Amino acid sequence: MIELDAVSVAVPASASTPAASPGAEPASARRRWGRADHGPPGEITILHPTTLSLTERSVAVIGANGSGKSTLARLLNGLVLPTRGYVRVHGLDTHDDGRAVRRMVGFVFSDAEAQLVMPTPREDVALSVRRTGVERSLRAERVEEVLGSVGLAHLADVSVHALSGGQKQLLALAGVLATEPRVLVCDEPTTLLDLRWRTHVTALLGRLEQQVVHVTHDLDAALLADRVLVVDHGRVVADGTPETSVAAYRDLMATRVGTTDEP
Ligand SMILES: Nc1ncnc2c1ncn2[C@@H]1O[C@H](COP(=O)(O)OP(=O)(O)OP(=O)(O)O)[C@@H](O)[C@H]1O
Repeated sequence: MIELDAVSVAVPASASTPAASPGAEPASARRRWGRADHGPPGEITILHPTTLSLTERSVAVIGANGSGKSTLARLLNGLVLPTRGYVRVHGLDTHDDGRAVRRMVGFVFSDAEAQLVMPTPREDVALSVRRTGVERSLRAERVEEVLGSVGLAHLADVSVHALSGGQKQLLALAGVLATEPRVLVCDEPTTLLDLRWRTHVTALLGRLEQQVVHVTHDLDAALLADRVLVVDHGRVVADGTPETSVAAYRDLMATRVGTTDEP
């Protein structure tokens, strides 16, 4: 269960470049401004007050570029801290219990390469397994099991550089699954993949037992979720069944064709 209680995220106006590192400014802003109801002048709100309770096994988040989807996703494991309000995952606050939340919430990024640090898939997953405290004698078996669960057992000992983009994304997912998260947040994990791999990774996410929050531009993938949120200009503007939310998003985008406005 994920709860957002009147959560907003603001950054100093001077930090309002898309290239700025998400997370750093909201965190420091939080330390400086605390949980006051009113922030200082000169701030830009990138997520307006949002209250949500996410209990469904799969939740998709869709929206235009720059609408605030990644900000919302990063709030869920404490990569971004709320400027105001609270985020709780299974009762733990991302601000006060950050380490425990990060252990519980796995995060998969679009760029798998950024998550892969070891020379081979086996070593990469082993690194994650070591972090979970699995007994030494059981680790090799666990690594095999995790690689098998994403269909990469046959590539366990090849160079990571030899993997295709889709295989790298599976390996990044395996590395996160090896840490046994209760919740998985995936921020556009299929954006860099072709249709075949996109379908494969999406199907795999659909089979996981964990709660999955999937940020995506792939409306076919969103239609497979239990619940879909549409984010626009830093607000959740639609929240419902996949069919109603995707239709609302299509209507919204139809009004924007030919424009390039950003929040
Ligand atoms: N740390 C930050 N400092 C300043 N501005 C930020 C920061 N993080 C995000 N933003 C801004 O907030 C807005 C929302 O960004 P976010 O990355 O959440 O959008 P998004 O919906 O995930 O976009 P995309 O689909 O293009 O990945 C953007 O205008 C972005 O430039």
